[in-house]
Amino acid sequence: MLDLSMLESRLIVSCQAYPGEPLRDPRTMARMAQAAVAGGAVAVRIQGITDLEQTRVAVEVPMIGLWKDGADGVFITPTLEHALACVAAGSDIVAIDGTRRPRPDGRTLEETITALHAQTDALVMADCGSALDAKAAADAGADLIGTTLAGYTGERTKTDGPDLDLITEIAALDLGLPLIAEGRIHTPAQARACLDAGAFAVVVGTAITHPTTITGWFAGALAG
Ligand SMILES: CC(=O)N[C@H](C=O)[C@@H](O)[C@H](O)[C@H](O)COP(=O)(O)O
Repeated sequence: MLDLSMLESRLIVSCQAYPGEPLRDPRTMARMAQAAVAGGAVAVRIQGITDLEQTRVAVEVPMIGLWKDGADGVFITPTLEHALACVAAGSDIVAIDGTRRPRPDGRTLEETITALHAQTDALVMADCGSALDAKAAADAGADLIGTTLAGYTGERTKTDGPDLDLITEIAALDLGLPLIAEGRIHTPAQARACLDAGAFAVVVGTAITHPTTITGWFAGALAG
């Protein structure tokens, strides 16, 4: 089982390309992960079974694996079967929807986490959208709490940058679990601010690994 202390106050990079995009290719994402590790990422977050398999042989750092299925509602590793497949593909940590919404396979979050712990050595990161989610996920047995879904479930306003208020709020709950800041962290200063607000580690995706969005930021600034 992974020793989480190696993640403390460090950077995790999410490498994801979306359906129809030019970089949507498992070998490309594995190379992206290698590039992130070369720059100092201590772990990577990878979406999709083939991407996980390709990245597993490309980097030695821990992988947070997820499988997105669908585009709304519960779509981040929505069922136990999706989660088991992520672990079989080499995930040290499996990221699953950690909200209080009903899950498509009818299992509760607690039932899902209990089954994962019983059947695998993987740790479970609960991708949450609010402090109530975080508390419920901790009660359900999650090993890590992520702010991944803040601004995407209707419980929180979608902030321009990271939802620092939520990070502060969850940290104050003192759940006894590592809190991973994730979502719209676009600058090194924002990453630092997440740690200062009480996060244990920080996941950055778009600002490092999504060139189309980054290009859009620059192009938009020039267009005035
Ligand atoms: C909401 C959702 O589906 N989040 C996904 C979760 O894996 C990814 O699309 C994000 O890129 C990731 O969370 C990192 O966040 P950001 O790209 O903002 O740094």
